[in-house]
Amino acid sequence: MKNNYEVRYACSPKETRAFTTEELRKEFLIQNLMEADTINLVYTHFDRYIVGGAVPVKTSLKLATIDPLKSDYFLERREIGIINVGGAGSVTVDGQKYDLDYKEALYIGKENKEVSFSSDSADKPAKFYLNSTPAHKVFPTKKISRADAEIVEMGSMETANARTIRKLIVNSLVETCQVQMGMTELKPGSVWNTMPAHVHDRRMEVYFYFEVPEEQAVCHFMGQPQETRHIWMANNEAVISPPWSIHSGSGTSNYTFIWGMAGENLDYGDMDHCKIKDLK
Ligand SMILES: O=C(O)C(=O)C[C@H](O)C(=O)CO
Ligand SMILES: [Zn+2]
Repeated sequence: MKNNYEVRYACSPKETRAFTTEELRKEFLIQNLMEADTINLVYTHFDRYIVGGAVPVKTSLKLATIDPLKSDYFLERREIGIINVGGAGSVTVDGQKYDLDYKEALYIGKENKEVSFSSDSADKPAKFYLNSTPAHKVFPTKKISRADAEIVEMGSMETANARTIRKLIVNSLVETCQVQMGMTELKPGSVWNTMPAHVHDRRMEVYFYFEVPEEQAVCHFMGQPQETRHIWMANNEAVISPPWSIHSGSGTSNYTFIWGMAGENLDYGDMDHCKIKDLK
């Protein structure tokens, strides 16, 4: 059993402007997160956010600390949000087991020493998507089922952006230090997420695209509103959105994605909207 990790440094808008497609993908795109019997983590220097995937198949997987944390255990100074995007499974936190079904979420507070992931069946393993941030205070561990989610309907069929936003780990439902997570499901026939686009210099964000059908893809848009770039993305891939960047996407079909963010505040609605006609 391994905990793999990779470190990504923060990039400025100025240097990003000059990136080739390959450089853009190397800095911002996160591929191969979901690998059998492995925990894969990316530590980004944007708000020291950690993005990860844990897929227990033959054995359960333990969330071990990684060298950049210089800690005795992973959650010594951190909190973590988890969403299951695979078969039924469970997360055990210091001996307490939480069953997590498809699209259910778990928040685990700072100072929990032992976290492990299991699947109910090796034939349909759980896929746990992980977002972790530094934490200054202990908050209780809490499961958020689909029924608990705060739901917002956005967009319309006419503008191809009809979608359901399910807020899962947000401060109206769970107390957290910084991390916020939820998912957005595009309705059949709709392809645009987060359009009109926005930025929030107060928070960085990470998108994880899933339920992207075979042979289809999502074109993710990033960059400052007047200097945008795109990254073509496949199913189960994530992309880092710096605080200065828009984060929007258009698919060749409908799809779902998980958004997660951290930074200066816990205010989901704190966004600076960009007019569509001003994007460049
Ligand atoms: O479809 C959308 O719009 C979103 O899901 C927006 C994200 O939740 C977001 O960017 C929050 O800051
Ligand atoms: Zn956003």
